[in-house]
Amino acid sequence: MKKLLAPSLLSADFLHLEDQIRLTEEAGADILHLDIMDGHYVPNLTFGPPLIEKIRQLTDLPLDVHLMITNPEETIDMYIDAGADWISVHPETVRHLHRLISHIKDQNVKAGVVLNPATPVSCLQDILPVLDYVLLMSVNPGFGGQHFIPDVLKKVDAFLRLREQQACPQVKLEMDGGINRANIAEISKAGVEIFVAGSAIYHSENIAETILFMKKTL
Ligand SMILES: O=C(CO)[C@H](O)[C@H](O)COP(=O)(O)O
Repeated sequence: MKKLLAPSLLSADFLHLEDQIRLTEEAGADILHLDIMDGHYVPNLTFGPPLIEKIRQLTDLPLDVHLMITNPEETIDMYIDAGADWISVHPETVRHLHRLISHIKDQNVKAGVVLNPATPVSCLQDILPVLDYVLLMSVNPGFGGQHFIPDVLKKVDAFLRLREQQACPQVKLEMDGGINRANIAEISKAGVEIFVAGSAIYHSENIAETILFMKKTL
């Protein structure tokens, strides 16, 4: 598949969000990654459906909404109604994972499951065929600007084996956390297909040039 770059707005300048989103789209980003944190599941707070709705009006890029919240079943429809194109949830936050994934997909939104660095790939065993994507966290969730955890690359192998065994090539592999100009080529070579990067893009001197560089390197 064509590899995709998904800049994470977590590290963007929130006072100039409109400019930064336009710049991101013009530079050729494939997806916009939105990190939703509730201060409970992770020790940080970001934003919610009202801002997603505004972003939806601003760009045609697919909106990839990563929910780092407790009880996502209770509020999932707010994210769908706000215009999310993709929604991923952490399995440990959900009571009935299969039901929630089915609900998301029934609304024509792509559904994904997120694994933290310490969550094994084996937990995907009985849910993989119904997913659109799996997001492997390469940092512990909650903050941008952390260091990439290299051991997570072993999970890429485990995921690719499981996907092959279960014959579900349609389930895409995304990685998020600590991805930068220096390590993106190695991560791509390992088999990752969708790359989330926040601080490496939005804290760089030239956002457009960094996006172009990363896309060229995939
Ligand atoms: O989900 C996240 C943190 O929970 C962020 O998307 C992720 O960490 C990206 O930021 P950076 O590229 O700066 O690591």
